Amino acid sequence: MTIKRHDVVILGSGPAGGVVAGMCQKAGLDVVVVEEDGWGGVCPLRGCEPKKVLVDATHAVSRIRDMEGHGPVGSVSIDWQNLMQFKRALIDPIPDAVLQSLEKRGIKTVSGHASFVGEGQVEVSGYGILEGKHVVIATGARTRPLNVSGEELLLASRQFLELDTMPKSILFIGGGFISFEFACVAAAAGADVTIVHRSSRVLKGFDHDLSLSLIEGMKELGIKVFIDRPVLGVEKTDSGIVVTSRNDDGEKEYFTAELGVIGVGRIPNVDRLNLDAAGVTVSKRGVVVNDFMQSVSNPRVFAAGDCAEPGTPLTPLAVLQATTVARNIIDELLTKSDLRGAASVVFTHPPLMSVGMLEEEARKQGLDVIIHSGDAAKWSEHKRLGLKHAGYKIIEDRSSGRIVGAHYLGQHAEEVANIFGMAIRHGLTRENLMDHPWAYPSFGYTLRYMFS
Ligand SMILES: Cc1cc2nc3c(=O)[nH]c(=O)nc-3n(C[C@H](O)[C@H](O)[C@H](O)COP(=O)(O)OP(=O)(O)OC[C@H]3O[C@@H](n4cnc5c(N)ncnc54)[C@H](O)[C@@H]3O)c2cc1C
Ligand SMILES: NC(=O)c1ccc[n+]([C@@H]2O[C@H](COP(=O)([O-])OP(=O)(O)OC[C@H]3O[C@@H](n4cnc5c(N)ncnc54)[C@H](O)[C@@H]3O)[C@@H](O)[C@H]2O)c1
Repeated sequence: MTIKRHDVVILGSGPAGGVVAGMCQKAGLDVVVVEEDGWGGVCPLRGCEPKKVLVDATHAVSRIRDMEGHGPVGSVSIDWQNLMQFKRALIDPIPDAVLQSLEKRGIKTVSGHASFVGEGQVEVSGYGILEGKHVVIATGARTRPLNVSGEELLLASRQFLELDTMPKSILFIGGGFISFEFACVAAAAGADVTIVHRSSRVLKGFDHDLSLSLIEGMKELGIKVFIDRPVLGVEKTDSGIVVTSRNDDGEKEYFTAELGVIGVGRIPNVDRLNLDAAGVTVSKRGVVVNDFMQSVSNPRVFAAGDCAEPGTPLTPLAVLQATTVARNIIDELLTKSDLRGAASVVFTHPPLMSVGMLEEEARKQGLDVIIHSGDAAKWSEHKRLGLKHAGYKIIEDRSSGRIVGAHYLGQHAEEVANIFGMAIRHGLTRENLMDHPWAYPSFGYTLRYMFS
């Protein structure tokens, strides 16, 4: 079998693979990308983008409902078929556009499943063998299985994003990003929604008090949230599914719905890569890498994004890590991965964000901190919108005044997260933020309320 040699062989065309490809090609390297599913990866095809289409439409409806009695009259609702038609019109052309964009820039593309056959060699099904001076693993992640009987009756996030009709009732298993975001979408679209979560703490990584406040708000949207309910099994019924769980008292409890969706995390796509052939070490969280995003056991191999061990599986982190990989391939190991200031946002109604340390992390590290926290529902910004559940918790290092953590539930949380993320990454202090001439009225200006 002939072997085709390139400077860089990239497995996966998602945000991570795409960034490495673009930067390396620009630097004059000969690059090939292998993709086994849709060109562009999860974020634009089965994750952030289609999700946000549904979120934007359904939240618009929720926002109008919140403002009842503030001027708007008449009821609004979601035409699911129409929304899905719109989503498809936006998303379906993406794979072809990504493929054309890569090829136009002189990046070679190969469709098929890649797996290692040597230290720097991968075989692509139906194509042949590619050898790279460097091989970049950017294969992403997939839905974590629940490992209970009947789980094949549940849909994964990918299928939820393709639903032709919104069922009358829907049950989400897991208390993370996917369940919370999709629950708000489904409730605004008219479904009867339940979330069943195995432990007492939902939305791990977010501030607990703000998560509880979010749950209160979601209850008002009609969403039922059950905590401490591990799922024991799923069965089919005439009208859908029944999920068996166990409550605090050890008694069996049953939840019925027309449809069930699983959201219990994602696992890295590293198990079908034959990594032994390349001597690449992996853990449960993905490819084990050093600070340069280089495999600790095979220096020819780099990894970035959801399939790499460090960080949370989020697009900006995949992009940041991919940038590190590309710089290190081009300049030979100069750049370390620096994820400071990377925010997480869950696009619920309203959204919740977290950046930097949680209060408990700061205390565990023995930092002397000032906690600025309060109810943001009383701000005029939220009163105007009719939003009843909102809040913030900002963590300031007492001696330097620097912001080390910021958590906020409320309108435009994603943009407030960006401001605090920049403050944390660049070591800004409370005084710097208070001195800034924020536009008024704006949610940037609300930083002044948080510190006063
Ligand atoms: C429902 C959902 C919503 C999300 N919403 C957000 C959000 O709002 N914000 C956010 O920051 N993140 C969000 N994410 C996470 C985000 O999509 C991922 O973090 C991001 O896509 C990771 O990029 P990546 O390049 O590492 O992997 P991916 O995007 O997963 O791309 C990997 C690619 O590799 C391909 N591949 C895998 N194995 C092989 C192989 N052996 N050979 C060839 N190709 C292979 C796959 O087909 C895939 O196209 C969401 C995820 C989901 C599931
Ligand atoms: N807005 C965003 O940025 C966004 C949105 C959606 C997804 N994502 C990404 O996709 C990932 C996957 O989302 P997710 O909601 O599936 O995961 P998640 O990690 O956010 O939440 C999974 C939840 O399931 C629970 N869980 C794990 N194993 C379980 C089991 N066996 N039984 C019952 N519960 C179990 C966990 O305790 C956790 O609360 C996220 O971690 C995130 O990185 C991001």
